[in-house]
This record gives sequence, C-alpha cells and structure tokens, in this order.
Amino acid sequence: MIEVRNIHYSVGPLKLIENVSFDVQPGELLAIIGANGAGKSTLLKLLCKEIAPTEGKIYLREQPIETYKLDVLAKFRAVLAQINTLSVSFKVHELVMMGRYPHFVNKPGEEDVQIVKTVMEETGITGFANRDYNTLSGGEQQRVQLARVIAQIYGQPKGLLFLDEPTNGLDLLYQQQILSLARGLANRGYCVVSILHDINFASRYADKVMILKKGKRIAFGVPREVVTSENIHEAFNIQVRLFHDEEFKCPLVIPSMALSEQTTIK
Ligand SMILES: Nc1ncnc2c1ncn2[C@@H]1O[C@H](COP(=O)(O)OP(=O)(O)OP(=O)(O)O)[C@@H](O)[C@H]1O
Repeated sequence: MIEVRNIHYSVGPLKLIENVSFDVQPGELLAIIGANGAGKSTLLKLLCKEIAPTEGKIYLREQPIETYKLDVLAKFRAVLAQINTLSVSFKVHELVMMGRYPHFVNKPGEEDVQIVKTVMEETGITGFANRDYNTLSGGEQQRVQLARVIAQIYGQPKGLLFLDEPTNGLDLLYQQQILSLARGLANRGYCVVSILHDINFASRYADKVMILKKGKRIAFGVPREVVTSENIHEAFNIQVRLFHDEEFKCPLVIPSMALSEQTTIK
C-alpha cells in the first residue's frame, strides 16, 4: 500500500535522504527509529507529500504520490505532527470534528457526527468532549489529536496514518495508550507509520522497524531481526544489552553500564 523506491532528498549539497526503499502493507505498523538528525521527519514529510523526492518514487495505494491532489489525499491519509498547540480555543469535540473537514462542505453530515462520537469513545476522550482543548494536559491533548486524525480516515479502506513522535513528552501510561491505539488501527487494516524514539516501544508494537542513519536505511524488517545490539550500536553509537521478552516475543534493549560509565560530557 505504501511503496518507496530508491528515494533521495537533497537540499543544495546536503543529502538528507539517500536511496531509501521499503514497503508497508495494510495492517502493518512501521516504526522509524534513528538518532537525532538521522532524517526521520524528512522521510515522513516525503511520505506525506509535504516535500517531493529529488529522485525515486513513492506510491500510495498503487498510485504515484505526485498524481494525488491534496484534497483527495486528505480523505484517506492523516498526519499527526509533532507540535499541536492551538492559539485559539476549541472544544474537544470541535477539534475532533476538524478531522472530518475533508469529507463535508458546509455542515457535517450525520455520518461525520457519528464518526466523531465513535472515535471519541474508542480513544477514551468522551469525558472531555466539552472541555477547552487548551485546558487539557499534554497527554490528554495528544489523545484528542490522535482522535482527530483517526476521525479523518475513519472507515476508509486502506487508510494511511503517519505519526511523528506521537509519544513525545508523555508518561508511560499515555505512551502505552497512544501506541496501543495505533496498533489497534493497524489491526483493523490501516497502514500506520510512526517515528518513535523509544526502541522498546517500537519493538513491542511495530510489525516492522526501520533504522535510519544519516539519511540512509541501515536496517529494515521485523523487530527481532532489526533490533540487535549491532544495529543499535551503529545507529546510536551506544552499547546496549539485549533481552528477549517471551510474552510479547520481542527484543528489548537497555543501555549497557560499561559504555555509559565511559561516556563523559564535554
Ligand atoms: N530544509 C532543510 N535544509 C537544510 N537541512 C535540513 C533541512 N531539513 C532538515 N535538515 C537537516 O536534515 C537532518 C535531518 O533532519 P530531520 O528533522 O529529518 O531529522 P530527525 O531524524 O527527524 O531528527 P530528530 O530526531 O532530532 O527530530 C538534520 O540535520 C536537519 O538539520
């Protein structure tokens, strides 16, 4: 459903993305991980059609991305950006309804109203439907934003959801809630691509993990093949100890004491 073929993206002489290829199928959650500045957000912007590759091709639902008009794309592809502050005040239910804007002209239809209601229930935010968004905690706001983007593609066969660090700044419970909602969407057939900083959450929730380093793909595949101490060392320049969780059947990493003891901040 998402096919990325040998894409490059350069700004002047700077090569921000170099020869990256991968596929994401319906029902899959792909986590993109990598050090700061590795090119994760740039790659997500390319997938969202915010910027265009300098070389290579991206296909969404078997169609080249450049052939989609943005209003068509908005009906089946939603993006949760990193920064979601609002300068004007909106009620939570109004904000979730914004996700439906690509689907109606003047006034939401009955289906839009029903979708907003259902999504608010599914994301557990019905209790704050009438609250001012700006009075919510960061974790609550993020859940509302996720509800908005889910509402945008709700019921769309082969909907695509792109998340840029959706768990940033959230406590463990909210991180888990956001990622299990993303996982639930993938289980319903959506294609979910998320940038994540937490390798263990990526390993626990994603079907596939891609590691980027300096704009290049250094690993791509199922977590047990990609989340290895060698790959983590190469991508993050850190030694880790690797564990295998029997219940979730995924590798987990913890920074090794030996290297952090050697590390000094200059
Ligand atoms: N328009 C641009 N012009 C020049 N350099 C850019 C531009 N956009 C991004 N970069 C640089 O490209 C590199 C990759 O940026 P990007 O935001 O994609 O990284 P990232 O992996 O998302 O990082 P982080 O984890 O810190 O958010 C960075 O060094 C950034 O400064």
